[in-house]
Amino acid sequence: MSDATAPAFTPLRSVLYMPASNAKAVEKAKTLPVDGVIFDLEDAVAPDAKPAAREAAAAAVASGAYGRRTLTIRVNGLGTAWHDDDVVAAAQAGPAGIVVPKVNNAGEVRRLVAAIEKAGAPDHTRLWAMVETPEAIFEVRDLAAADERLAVLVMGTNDLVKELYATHVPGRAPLQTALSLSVLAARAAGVAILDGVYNDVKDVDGFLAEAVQGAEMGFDGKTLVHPGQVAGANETFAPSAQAVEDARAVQAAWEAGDGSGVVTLNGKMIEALHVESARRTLSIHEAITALEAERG
Ligand SMILES: CC(C)(COP(=O)(O)OP(=O)(O)OC[C@H]1O[C@@H](n2cnc3c(N)ncnc32)[C@H](O)[C@@H]1OP(=O)(O)O)[C@@H](O)C(=O)NCCC(=O)NCCSC(=O)C[C@H](O)C(=O)O
Ligand SMILES: [Mg+2]
Repeated sequence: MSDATAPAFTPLRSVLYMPASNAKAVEKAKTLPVDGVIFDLEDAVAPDAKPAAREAAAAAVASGAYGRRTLTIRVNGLGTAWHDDDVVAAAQAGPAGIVVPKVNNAGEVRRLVAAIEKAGAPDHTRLWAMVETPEAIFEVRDLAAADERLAVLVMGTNDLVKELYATHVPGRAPLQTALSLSVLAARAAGVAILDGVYNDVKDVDGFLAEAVQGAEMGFDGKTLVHPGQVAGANETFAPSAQAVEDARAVQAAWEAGDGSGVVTLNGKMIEALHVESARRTLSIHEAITALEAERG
C-alpha cells in the first residue's frame, strides 16, 4: 500500500473494557483519556443482564458522545445463546470494531465476517478477533490473514492461562510462546495487535512492568480493566521523547548523506531500514500528538 492510500494511523495504546451493563462505567469512559473502549457483553455481564447490556452498548456507540475514542462492542462467542443477536445489534450500531472472543481459526473469521456483513455493518466496522484458545495459537497465522475486515488481534490472557492450566506469574513465561506467535502473525498479516489485561488493578508497578514487556515485544497497545491503568499504557506505548529525538536525528543524518545507502550517526551505522523505522516512530508520534490535542 502506498503512503498516499494508507489509512491514517489510529493510536490504540490504551483500550479499556467495561461491562456494558455498568452505566456508571459507560458514562465515565467519555471523560477518560483512553484511545479505545470495549463495551463488553461477554464475561463481565451476567446472563440475565445481557439483553439490557446489548441495548446499552448499541446506544453508547450511537450517541456520538465519545469524541475521538475508538469504540468497540465485545459480543458473546460463536455458539452461545446470545451471539447471533449480539452480532446483529453490534453491526447495526456500527462501532469501529466488533470484538469476538475465542475465535479459533480462519474459517471462523470468514463465518463472522459474513454474519457481520449480512447484518448490515458499515464498511468502517471491522472485526477484532480475540486470540485466547490453544487452537487459535496453532492457527494464528492463517486466522490473522483470513479476511480484510479483520483489523485487530486481541490477546485474551485470562482465558489462555485457564486453558493451558498455567499460572499468572510476573514476566509471563508460560505465555511467551503464545504471545510471540501472535505478534508474528499480526505483523505478517499487517493487522494491529493488543496485549491482554492485567487483573490486579491496585498493583501499579506490576501493571507497568507487564506493559513495558508488551511494548518491547511489539504490541500496539494493551487492553485494560480499570481507569487507573490508562495513563501508564498511554505513556508506555507512545514513542518516548528520546525515541522521537533519535528518529529525527536518523532522518536528518540520512537526508544529509551522500546517497550511498549507508551513513553513520554518533558512530552507529544507519541504513534505509533504520530510516523506515524512524519514519514510523515519527508518524506514530504525530498521530498521538494530534489525538491528544483534539481531546484537550
Ligand atoms: C475490576 C472492577 C470491577 C473494579 O471496579 P470498582 O471497584 O468500581 O473500581 P473503583 O472503585 O476503583 O473505580 C473507580 C472509578 O472508576 C470507575 N471504573 C472502574 N472500572 C471501570 C472501567 N473498566 N471502565 C470505566 N470506569 C470504570 C468506577 O465506576 C469508579 O467511578 P467513580 O465512582 O465515578 O469514580 C472494574 O474496574 C471493572 O468492572 N473492570 C472491567 C471488567 C471487565 O470488563 N472485564 C471483562 C474483560 S477482561 C477479560 O476477560 C479479557 C479476556 O477475555 C481474557 O480472557 O483475558
Ligand atoms: Mg477471555
